[in-house]
Amino acid sequence: MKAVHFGAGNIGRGFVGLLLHEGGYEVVFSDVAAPLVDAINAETSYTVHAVGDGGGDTVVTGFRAVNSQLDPQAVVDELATADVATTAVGPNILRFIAPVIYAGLVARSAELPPLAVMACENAIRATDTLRDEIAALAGAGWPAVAAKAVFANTAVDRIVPGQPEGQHGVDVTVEPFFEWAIEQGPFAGAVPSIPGAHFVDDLTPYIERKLFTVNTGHASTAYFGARAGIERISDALADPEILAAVRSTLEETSAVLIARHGFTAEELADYRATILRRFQNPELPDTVWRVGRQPLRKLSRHERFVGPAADAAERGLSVAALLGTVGAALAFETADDPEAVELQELLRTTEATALVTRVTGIEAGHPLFDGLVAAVTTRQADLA
Ligand SMILES: NC(=O)c1ccc[n+]([C@@H]2O[C@H](COP(=O)([O-])OP(=O)(O)OC[C@H]3O[C@@H](n4cnc5c(N)ncnc54)[C@H](O)[C@@H]3O)[C@@H](O)[C@H]2O)c1
Ligand SMILES: O=P(O)(O)OC[C@@H](O)[C@@H](O)[C@H](O)[C@H](O)CO
Repeated sequence: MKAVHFGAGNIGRGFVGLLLHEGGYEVVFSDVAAPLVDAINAETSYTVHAVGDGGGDTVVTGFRAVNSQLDPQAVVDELATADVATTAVGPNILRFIAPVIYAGLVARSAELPPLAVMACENAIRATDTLRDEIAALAGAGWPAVAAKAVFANTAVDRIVPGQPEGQHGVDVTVEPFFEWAIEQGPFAGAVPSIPGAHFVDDLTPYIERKLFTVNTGHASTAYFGARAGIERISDALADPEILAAVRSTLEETSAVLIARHGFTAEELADYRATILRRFQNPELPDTVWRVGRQPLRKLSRHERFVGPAADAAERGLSVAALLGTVGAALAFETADDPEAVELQELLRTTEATALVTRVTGIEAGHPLFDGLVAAVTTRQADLA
């Protein structure tokens, strides 16, 4: 069995590639970073180091890498005979890999079982987004292309930080915890062999619980930490005020998750406690800069802050803590992140009400609008 995985970065090697290997697949990594592709091809094995309580090493073998920028045809050829295609490139990159997957499906024999396509990104229905990009490329030919693939949404959870200096080869340091939930309906019973994953009937509660708890809490910690001049995620949560603010934010998202999906208060309290312990892992070298990356994406309409806050406001639930976190996100400044630079430029040049709608997609008249405008106005006053 063969899997083509797009994006040989942190989660690609440290989680998706590892679980595919454990499922018995030969893994072909596709990436655009030439030094990374070369480094992978220079090794016959790499080790995933899970650090912290319950950690340990796992060795991955049976992989190679192709450079999809230098040799897209090689990726097309691999896809034509693969069983599985996964991605971990970032939600905004999916449209750039859609043409390669489309070409791979065109080249694929209709006699083969369908290619299982699963986007493993931090976004709601990322695989549907990828499928829609491919369908747009196929146009009238879509039914024939669609018949050669199964598209399933997934939720992936494992903290894989930026990698420490001096680590061997393409080894990866990760946290011990992991979860990979995949919707099973599209497979009509023939689910791929991935023992580390679990297949569920309805993915929405899983991906929303993950994005609106793990990722809301993580990004909140990053933005409060960055504003306080703290570098590491675990250090940020050692600050009692930041810990309290993150807890309050997550209590608000939990209230939304209970209303939307019927989780019990107890199970979400347990889930929150677990993820806070994960963030506090002192052996994980994770930074506020990685976790806070791409603040414009994170502040967008269906993402980890505005998604749950908009729903909470519509339901008359509290949004005070979420708005406080948005305020911290608006203060995220680093010259290394183009979205952070663009956000600060927008804050300097754009009137508050226009900025709110442009960045968050929330319009005047929505019950969250005035709170967002107040957060923007406060940040603009600080910048003046
Ligand atoms: N790191 C984590 O803890 C984690 C956990 C769960 C989900 N995710 C999600 O996984 C995705 C990747 O995150 P990451 O932390 O691994 O990022 P990363 O930057 O470490 O890896 C992304 C990789 O994608 C490659 N890439 C970029 N454009 C490409 C293209 N057109 N074709 C092929 N490869 C391309 C990059 O070169 C890089 O190697 C994101 O959506 C992220 O939200 C990350
Ligand atoms: O990858 P992002 O930028 O959407 O979010 C940053 C982190 O919160 C994220 O990568 C987590 O480490 C991961 O989602 C844990 O499963």
